Amino acid sequence: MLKILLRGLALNSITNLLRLFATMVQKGPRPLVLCGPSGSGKSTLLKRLLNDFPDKFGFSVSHTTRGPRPGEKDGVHYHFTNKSDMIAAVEKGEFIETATFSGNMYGTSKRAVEDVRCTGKTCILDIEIEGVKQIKQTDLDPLLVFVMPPNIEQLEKRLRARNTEQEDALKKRLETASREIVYGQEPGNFHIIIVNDNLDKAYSELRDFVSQNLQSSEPGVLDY
Ligand SMILES: Nc1ncnc2c1ncn2[C@@H]1O[C@H](COP(=O)(O)OP(=O)(O)OP(=O)(O)O)[C@@H](O)[C@H]1O
Repeated sequence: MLKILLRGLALNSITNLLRLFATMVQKGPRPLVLCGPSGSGKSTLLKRLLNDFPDKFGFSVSHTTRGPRPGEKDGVHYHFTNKSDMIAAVEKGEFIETATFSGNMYGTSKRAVEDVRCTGKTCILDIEIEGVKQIKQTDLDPLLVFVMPPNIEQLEKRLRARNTEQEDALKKRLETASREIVYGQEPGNFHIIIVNDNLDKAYSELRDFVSQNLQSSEPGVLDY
């Protein structure tokens, strides 16, 4: 009898623990994904959003296989790791997006996004189409925003004016942009498509979308 009672209690505790865990995982606002061709205006829009709401948003800490630079702290500036561990984690599906620069791997893990969510802040992710496809496979339940340039000619003009790319890189970005625009416009791929033809108009669309969708269930806690 006592054994059955204890087993019942243990089962109860496990169920409670699982529930607690589920609550912790779901706690906080949904991540906000900004995707769009290079030069479409993601950083510009984001800057305004962060300026208007400095306490509401957070960024995930990336992983890297490069060594820490002086002053860089593990878990703060990056999660420092090594190649074999990172490859194993990627194979296990723990990453949303990875990239390699100068022989070092970088990536955003699902866990890092959940960590921001647990602080009650909205995790902002500026990711590419492949990352969007990946995040859709997870239970992170992100809000997906696609930022569109008015057209390719305007995009080229803005990228040239920004003056950050060599000619070859610029051409590549424009080719990629055309493919991204096709994916971005396909129905069902994003929750909202914001055409950034006029910055004030585009920002107010983003701000409205964020305030409608990221309100906390606790009134006043997360008033955007
Ligand atoms: N509505 C707009 N009208 C005119 N210029 C704009 C507009 N929005 C952004 N820009 C300009 O276009 C350029 C590209 O914008 P931004 O750097 O924000 O793009 P991005 O999508 O973040 O690009 P990347 O993915 O390469 O970082 C910037 O010089 C920015 O000032």
